[in-house]
Amino acid sequence: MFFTVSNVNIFLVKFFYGLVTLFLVNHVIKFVQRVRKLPPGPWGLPFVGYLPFLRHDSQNQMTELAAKYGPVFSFKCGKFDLIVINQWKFIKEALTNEHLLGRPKETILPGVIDHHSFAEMTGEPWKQQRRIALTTLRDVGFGKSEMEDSIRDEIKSFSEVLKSFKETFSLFKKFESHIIDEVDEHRKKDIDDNSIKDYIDGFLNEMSKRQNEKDSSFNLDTLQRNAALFYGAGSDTISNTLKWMMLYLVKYPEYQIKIRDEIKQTIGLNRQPENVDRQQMPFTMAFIYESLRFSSIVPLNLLRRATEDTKVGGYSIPKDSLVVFNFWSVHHDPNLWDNPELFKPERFLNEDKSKAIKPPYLVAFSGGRRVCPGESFAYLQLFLYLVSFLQQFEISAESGKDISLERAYYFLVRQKSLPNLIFKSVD
Ligand code: HEM
Repeated sequence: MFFTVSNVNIFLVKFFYGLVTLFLVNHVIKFVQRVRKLPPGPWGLPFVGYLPFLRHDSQNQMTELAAKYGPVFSFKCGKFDLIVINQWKFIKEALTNEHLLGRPKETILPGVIDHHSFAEMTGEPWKQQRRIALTTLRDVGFGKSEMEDSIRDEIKSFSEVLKSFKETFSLFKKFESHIIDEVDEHRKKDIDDNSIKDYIDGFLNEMSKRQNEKDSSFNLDTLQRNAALFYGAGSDTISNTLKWMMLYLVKYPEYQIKIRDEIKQTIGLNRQPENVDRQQMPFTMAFIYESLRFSSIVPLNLLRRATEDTKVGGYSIPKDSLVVFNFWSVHHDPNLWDNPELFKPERFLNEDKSKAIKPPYLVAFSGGRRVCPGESFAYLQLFLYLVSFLQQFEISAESGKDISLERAYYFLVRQKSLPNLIFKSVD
């Protein structure tokens, strides 16, 4: 058999075409197989998927897409398959699914931040880090009366600042700098290596116990990332929720009066509030629950990742797809809440109004094994701040200023505009 130059060229071209076709067919088969496994959803563009179509208010967009494609839907987001779970029935099931406890493998800023905090970890390292964080924080005072004392001291010094102002001013700017200053002060304190006084001591202690362990996640980079996590996750969320609560108090002054009446009937205007007082202050608690529901500051959960092939509500969730729970859809579902677009704390009261009931579908802090570890601390702070402020001040906005509840979205659901507030001492 003779091969001429043109024969060889034709052979090579055919061979090349054959390879390309094989590659494409294989790719298409794999793509179709994966897409067939995934829940239905909108198509996007090649390579980027649905990414360019995502809106700022993505929780509303996800709720709209759920109405079109079903409560569990999916779309491509760059190279990732993203599955969005809506409605309480399905989110409830997903929160208890042990294969949906992972986080994305990638770091947020590769090359800039290459270490994970425990909020970004998966599997055994996440379990170990979370356990040490929770036990240390519990042992050093989270949820103890000493913690209440330090929050009360913090509120007291902040109230003094408020009293010293004769003019209206932006509460919100002060608030932010106040919290940042407090955290900075705490950071300056000397650390006694022999006794665990705070989370950093606890972490270093664990790090030395595990120094011979190969691939231990207890290292200084993780400590730094975890410290930043606690600061970030703990301060912005609380101050943003308090800002929403202040806005609701000035928008609906009747609730301010109701809470102050409850304070007068229970602890009075002079004794400092304590965590146990919550039990006899149903309306105050109902106001806090409604503020968390109505603002839903974390409307879509932090991204989860399926660590195995799994199912939710009969829909397949392939391994390594990213999963989002749309808490907003739960908090604004008319099947669960009467007139969800109204701010109505009374919805959390029982029939004779003697108790505030928190239903399981109030999921501001998520749920299941990855539930926010700061939940009880957040309730404590929100309660102490709210009651202390209303014991001391009548809060109003500058006259003539319309109180807008419009939302803006920068990671958390924030206020679009913030009025200057007037704090008049309660006589
Ligand atoms: C109103 C206040 C807060 C809200 C609404 C909130 C909400 C949330 C939500 C929805 C998650 C995601 C959980 C999941 O993946 O299922 C989360 C995680 C987390 N939160 Fe909070 N949080 C608040 C306050 C705090 C505070 C005060 C702290 C710490 C002192 C904190 C520390 C964390 C941490 C460390 C995680 C990651 C947990 C993990 O991945 O295992 N949060 N939070």
